[in-house]
Amino acid sequence: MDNNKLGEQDFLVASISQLSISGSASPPVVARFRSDSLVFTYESDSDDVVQFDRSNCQLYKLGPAQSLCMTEASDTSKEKSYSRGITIEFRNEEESRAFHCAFEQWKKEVAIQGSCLPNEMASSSASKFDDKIEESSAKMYFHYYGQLLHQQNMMQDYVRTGTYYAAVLENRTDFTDRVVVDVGAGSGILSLFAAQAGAKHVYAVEASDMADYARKLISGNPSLSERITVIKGKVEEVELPEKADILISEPMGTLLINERMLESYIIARDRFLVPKGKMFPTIGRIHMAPFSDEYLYIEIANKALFWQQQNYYSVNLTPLHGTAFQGYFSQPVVDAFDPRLLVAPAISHVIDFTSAKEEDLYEFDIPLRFVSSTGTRVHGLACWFDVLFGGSTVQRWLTTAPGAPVTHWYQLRCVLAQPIYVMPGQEITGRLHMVAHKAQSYTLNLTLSAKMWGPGAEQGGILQTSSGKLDLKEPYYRMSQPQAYPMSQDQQPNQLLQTQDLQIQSHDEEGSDLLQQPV
Ligand SMILES: C[S@@+](CC[C@H](N)C(=O)[O-])C[C@H]1O[C@@H](n2cnc3c(N)ncnc32)[C@H](O)[C@@H]1O
Repeated sequence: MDNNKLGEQDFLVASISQLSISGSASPPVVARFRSDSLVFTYESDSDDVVQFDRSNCQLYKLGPAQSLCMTEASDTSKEKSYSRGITIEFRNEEESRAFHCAFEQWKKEVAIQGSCLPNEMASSSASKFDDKIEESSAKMYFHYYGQLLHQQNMMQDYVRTGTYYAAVLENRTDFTDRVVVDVGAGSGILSLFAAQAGAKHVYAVEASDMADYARKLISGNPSLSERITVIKGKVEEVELPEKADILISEPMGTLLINERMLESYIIARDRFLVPKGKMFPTIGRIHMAPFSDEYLYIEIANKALFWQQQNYYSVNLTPLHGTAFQGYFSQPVVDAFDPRLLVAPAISHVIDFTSAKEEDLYEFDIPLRFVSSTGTRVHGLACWFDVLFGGSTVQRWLTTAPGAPVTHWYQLRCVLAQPIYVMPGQEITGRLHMVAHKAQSYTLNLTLSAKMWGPGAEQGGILQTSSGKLDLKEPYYRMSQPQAYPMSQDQQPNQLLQTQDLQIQSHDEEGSDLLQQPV
């Protein structure tokens, strides 16, 4: 696994007292789970102070932050006896809870290759996550999310974070006195919102090293921290002490599905949520519409011009021009575009997180059918998404639509190397086929066709077809380019070619800082 190598995880405890010397003050102690033993050492000194065998050690809660660790004696008499014990004083209830979770898992797991697998410890066993995702991708992914700056980027997307905050606090009834699981908690911000809304207890599950920062952040908010336990590990692997009434998560990547975290959200539902429990967000929709954007098309095509040089330091580069040209068109473009570039009303594909199966997300095949509202060149398919928080009190949408306030997801456009020409009223058909791959993303296969048009046109016949294969993992972040601009009253949507001549201004100074999406 990526994070804690060697299967070791430290818990800092305030003190331990051996029963024999009970009462004597001791310096801070580190508790460490090893494959066969639980070892306590002083923080300042690496020598073992006390060691308990995994096979016969027991842990009991004495109080909110106090526990008793005992070794069961190996005599065969019917009466239980204990040969040794220590009391453990944790720094707070939350750390005590995390330790107990890890202890239970450690006791339960079968040792694999000399290593054992409690929560928060390295796992050498293959989980559902490991089966699907290649190790190098997961390593980079969790490294990315382990850094505060990337969590900050998401937190600074105020459209995103503000919508979550409103959705949670407007729907207090869904949280008050409920058990909540935060799936991929990151900094722990959504767990803190859930606790503010009155949650009985929140389990914040986070696989990256961000879990350690989340603990720190949560401890610094003492009015809420008593009710939040951070658990470091993948939702596919960790064990929780109780079922959840509601899941909260922010699993959306570019085009909703990038990063393949929706699958983890669904696995968490099946593992942790009570039947008919709530999910925040509840459903997601991918919206798609054809667009026309001459500037964008020329910009991409021009990138390959470099390879048309016949005398580059006396070398002919043209043999690679075709490959480079295709390569540039295989990158989906991520930016905020003006909705007037759309040539037809959008269609949408709905994913219901409460009922979808994890396997449903391995492959999508979406038939496309639009009617062009204008005569133009269609350069490809524009996509965006929204999610619904289906609260009991308020139903709230978080949208990434063009023209809506910009989010760090922006929108995504698949540009075709060969545009198609359409007339007003002409039908555009096609297919968007998306197949998940092991690098936590998708291969997109897009086909758009213009149907026959006008009097005497053969019914259903195809006039032109254009196809492209794109990798969602390799987007072109086009953020230095012009951003969305306001529509004046006398301008109608789909006045496509005229609007492109307008002076374009950026209205999203802040948004342009939020370029980075992982993978
Ligand atoms: C998009 S971020 C959201 C973070 C936080 N919930 C927020 O809204 O600011 C997704 C987080 O989920 C974590 N994550 C992704 N897949 C996970 C998995 N399978 N198990 C646990 N955590 C996961 C990532 O490390 C990352 O911190």
